Amino acid sequence: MKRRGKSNLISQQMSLQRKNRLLLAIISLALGVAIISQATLVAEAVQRIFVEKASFSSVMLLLVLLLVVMAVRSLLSYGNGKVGLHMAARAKTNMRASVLQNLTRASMPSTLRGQTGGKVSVALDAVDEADSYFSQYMPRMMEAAMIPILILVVTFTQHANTGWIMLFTAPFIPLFMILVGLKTKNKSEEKYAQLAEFSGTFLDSLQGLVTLKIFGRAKRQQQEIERSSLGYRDATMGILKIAFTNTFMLESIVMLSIGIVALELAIQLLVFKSMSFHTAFLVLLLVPEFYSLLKNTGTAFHSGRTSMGAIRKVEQMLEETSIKSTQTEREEGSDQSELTNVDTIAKTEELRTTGAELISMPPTIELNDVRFQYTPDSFGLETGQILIGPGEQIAIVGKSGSGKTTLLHLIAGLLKPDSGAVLVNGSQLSQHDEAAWFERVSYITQHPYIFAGTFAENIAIGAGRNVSRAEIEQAADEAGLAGVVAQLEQGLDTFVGEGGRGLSGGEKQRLALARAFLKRPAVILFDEPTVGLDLHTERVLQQSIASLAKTATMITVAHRLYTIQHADNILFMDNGVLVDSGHHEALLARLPQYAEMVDVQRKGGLA
Ligand SMILES: Nc1ncnc2c1ncn2[C@@H]1O[C@H](COP(=O)(O)OP(=O)(O)OP(=O)(O)O)[C@@H](O)[C@H]1O
Repeated sequence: MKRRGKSNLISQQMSLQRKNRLLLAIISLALGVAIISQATLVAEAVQRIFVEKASFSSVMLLLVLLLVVMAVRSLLSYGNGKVGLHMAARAKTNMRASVLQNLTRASMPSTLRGQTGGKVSVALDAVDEADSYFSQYMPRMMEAAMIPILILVVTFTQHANTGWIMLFTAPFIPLFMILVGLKTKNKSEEKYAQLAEFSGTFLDSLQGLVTLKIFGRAKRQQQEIERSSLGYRDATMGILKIAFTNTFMLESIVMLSIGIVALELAIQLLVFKSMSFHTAFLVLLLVPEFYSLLKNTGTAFHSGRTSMGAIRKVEQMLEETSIKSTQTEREEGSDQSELTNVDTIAKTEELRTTGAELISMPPTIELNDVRFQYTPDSFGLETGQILIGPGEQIAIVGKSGSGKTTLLHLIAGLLKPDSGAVLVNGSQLSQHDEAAWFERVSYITQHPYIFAGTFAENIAIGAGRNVSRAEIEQAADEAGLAGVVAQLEQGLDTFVGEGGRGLSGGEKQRLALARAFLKRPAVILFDEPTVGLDLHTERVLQQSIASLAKTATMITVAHRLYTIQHADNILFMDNGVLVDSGHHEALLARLPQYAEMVDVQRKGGLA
């Protein structure tokens, strides 16, 4: 994916909405004709009634026609607004979908970068602010591109002097708009940065409220929220100041221009008597329409620029989340530089169709000299050669911070190696269809995420398909949750997660296990709890995991001696390097660090 240009997101949306733009152009043209017709009919009616003193019945038809034209004009204005709103709704839906897609597809580190509150603010507020670009700016710009020209042409044919005055004064409005617009865009970008910071700080404080209270930091955090909310207020006030000055200046230019035209017309009509009343009146009706359109365009331009700031913020977020994926894509691309585009597409298609098949049974997983760093100069991981046979039970062990979780994430495909490769059944993991791979993998972390919903709904997401109540009950049973569920007032329909009933660490892990039982994965990645669970819970967990592991390759970040001793292969990590691997007895005999670790665990009574 190439780096997005300044208005790439807007042009993308524009090209998706060609039909609506064409419709806007047609309606604007018709609106121009209606405005001119209305002015002509009003001038004609006034001329006949007040100057020629014609009877009411003789102008009846003219007045009816005038009413019809006015109705058509209103309808066309309504239509223009409606098309604009439709465009805005579609653009916002597309943009939100892109943001969501990018966040879900991006690599884990890039998704985790930045504050959650800031991302929420971009996905909701910034996208909402983009509305006025499509609902106001676009329709007004389309009108401005056609109607003033039509009015100018008619005015020139009626009275050239007025035409020249309009032609001379009109450019001041867009010139002024550009000057103000440039300033507004920067201000608006600043406003969104402030809003994102404010949302981020607020959400962060809310999530860490207990910790902040315990450490007596609540007051300081309150000041922090106040500081960022004041920053947001100042940025908003800055924009409003520009908006008010903008309106004042535009009104002044318009009033001055209309005044000049009126003066010129009065002189021509009364002093030089060089023009008819009809012409003067028609021109006097058209001139305010002309300036009012330009003025509206000015206001729309202002909100358009504000929207652009918001859109830029969305673009930035899309760029940030796609940078890491772009790097990976590039690396993969260089491996296959011999392939033509068509070959690549065909190959990808082939992989997509066979992906599920390739990983349908417990696969062989190989790590070939995988190297990884979160950021340059940070912690680095080197694996050397690792071979994990189908259905093997692997334990990753090592000190805290030695890189166990990082290794697990690399095997899961959540992190992409900087060099080397993770092979699944002989082919690179990055070449497998991601969805097919994740369909075969379950990752049970120490703190599984529980969504706001019922117990049953939380288990059902493990299946990724519609599952029956009986299947959910069985999975809960197999994961050792039957006792817990029986104690709940509403059983599996109890509301858990945010805003619902809380769950203990052990219960959460069993819920994650129930998800895995529904999924029946070929690969299980398990981050064993470091905190001590009671003997009963521990046994239930162990039994459930053992039953799941019968049909899967199991890779555990192990802390319990029991798990370590029973593993087919132990990977011993130290400071990011795979120091040694083998059976418990073998490692005990040849690796002093391992023997020391086992000794410490034994003394801690964890066996
Ligand atoms: N997103 C990240 N960005 C930068 N560095 C990170 C990131 N996540 C982890 N690290 C660093 O990488 C190193 C290895 O972390 P990792 O979580 O893999 O260790 P671990 O062996 O699983 O530790 P523990 O047993 O305490 O969970 C640590 O020094 C950690 O600070």
